[in-house]
Amino acid sequence: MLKIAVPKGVLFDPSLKLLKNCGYKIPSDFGRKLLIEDSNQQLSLIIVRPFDMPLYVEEGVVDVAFIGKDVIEETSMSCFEILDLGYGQCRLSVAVPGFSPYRSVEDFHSFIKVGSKYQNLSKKFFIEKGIQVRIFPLGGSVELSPIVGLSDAIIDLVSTGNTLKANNLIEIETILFSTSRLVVNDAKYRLKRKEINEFILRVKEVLDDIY
Ligand SMILES: Nc1ncnc2c1ncn2[C@@H]1O[C@H](COP(=O)(O)OP(=O)(O)OP(=O)(O)O)[C@@H](O)[C@H]1O
Ligand SMILES: O=P(O)(O)OC[C@H]1O[C@H](OP(=O)(O)OP(=O)(O)O)[C@H](O)[C@@H]1O
Repeated sequence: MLKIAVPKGVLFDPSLKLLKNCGYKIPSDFGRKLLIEDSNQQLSLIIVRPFDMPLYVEEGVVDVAFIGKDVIEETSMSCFEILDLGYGQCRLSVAVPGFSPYRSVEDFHSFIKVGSKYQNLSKKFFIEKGIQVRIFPLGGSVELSPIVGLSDAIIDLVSTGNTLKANNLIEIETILFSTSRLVVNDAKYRLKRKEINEFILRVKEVLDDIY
């Protein structure tokens, strides 16, 4: 049986839909269960928070997983990245309040305060720019931090831009574009190559029909 991890949150529904389109019979109502099997017992599926996904993949709890490129990059996750699944489109951007004097990252003076859930990518970005920053690690509602004076700027995901707009924030630079990816545990790929390749092929066929 192939073991697969699906992320909770916005990537959950499109990931499940993809599996159903591949022909797997996933129960439509599994309540609060976090470990599910398809009715033909081909797949064992676990539901994981996005930032916990690298742990489950790297420790070999699952063979394959669906995960955003942003999480792969932020965590420097060790895996084979096999397919770009196309959905979950968003970008990791720097944004400042409308009232801020800054209109580009080059305007930032040293010791700027930045709120972000993406501490590693944020640090890397500012080191490369030669700008000294203090990063405040936040777990969510990142857009709040500059408007209440906790930070000068944020680095967070943007998709429609509605959250930035609703909080009077302006996007000034994009660091990374992200979509959902199919990743494979390196060791499991060697052990279960045939089964994993068959799965990849099924996913690829569905994607080819969509795109
Ligand atoms: N607004 C969005 N539009 C499209 N994709 C998004 C959006 N926000 C996040 N994503 C993608 O979905 C993934 C999961 O995001 P989501 O917001 O559901 O979880 P989270 O809030 O990061 O997780 P947690 O609940 O553990 O804090 C992200 O890593 C990113 O790849
Ligand atoms: O550009 P938009 O379409 O408005 O989407 C962007 C928002 O989506 C994500 O938040 P999420 O809903 O995951 O909430 P969070 O604050 O808990 O991260 C992200 O962190 C932004 O806040």
